[in-house]
Amino acid sequence: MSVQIDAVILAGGMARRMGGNDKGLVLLNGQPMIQHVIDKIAPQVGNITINANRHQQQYAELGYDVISDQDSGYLGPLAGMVTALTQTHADLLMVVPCDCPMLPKELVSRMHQELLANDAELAVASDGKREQPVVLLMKPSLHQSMKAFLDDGQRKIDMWYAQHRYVVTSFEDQPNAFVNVNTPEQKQQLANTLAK
Ligand SMILES: Nc1nc2c(ncn2[C@@H]2O[C@H](COP(=O)(O)OP(=O)(O)OP(=O)(O)O)[C@@H](O)[C@H]2O)c(=O)[nH]1
Ligand SMILES: [Mg+2]
Repeated sequence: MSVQIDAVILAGGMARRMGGNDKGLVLLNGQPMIQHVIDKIAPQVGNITINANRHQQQYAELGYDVISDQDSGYLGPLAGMVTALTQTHADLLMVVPCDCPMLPKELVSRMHQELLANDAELAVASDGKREQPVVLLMKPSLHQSMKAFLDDGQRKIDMWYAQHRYVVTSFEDQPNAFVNVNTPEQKQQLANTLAK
């Protein structure tokens, strides 16, 4: 039996550094930023869900289910993850952010391989230098633990996964794949690079 891996794209932040403009929907080379992420991740997973707390209709028009945080207080990325974990029917859930438009083609397969090889509950990506705590492949059974962590008032993703059997999957061969677009300047920089 094959393993069902679905993905959730986190687009539920306030995007303060983007002037409050909904980051998934800002245009990068003429396309909403989240569309770049969809293009990278869709060939790698079964179903995709978009996690958004604003402009849900606009996100729905991209053709995927949209879910909003169960707790609407903008508690951070874990709030989106815990909501997605509650709802998923997959064997494994891949979490990616809407503001990393250059994700690797083999993101899911390499993380899955390492998860299995290490009998881990969760894999986190790294660009070779730093862990990318919003790029995670995990078992839905982690839902309870994540909820308890949030209920305890904690928010830091790496503190949460440190409690579990996790493996770091290094993509040091393609560090630019994790370029993170948080500001209008970073968006312009990436647009310039893509135009070359
Ligand atoms: N569901 C959900 N996702 C969030 C929340 N806060 C951040 N995220 C997502 O987590 C990822 C990383 O977020 P950041 O770039 O650090 O934060 P941001 O809120 O988007 O932007 P800033 O306000 O500029 O920090 C992005 O995909 C965000 O959409 C939240 O409260 N709920
Ligand atoms: Mg970011």
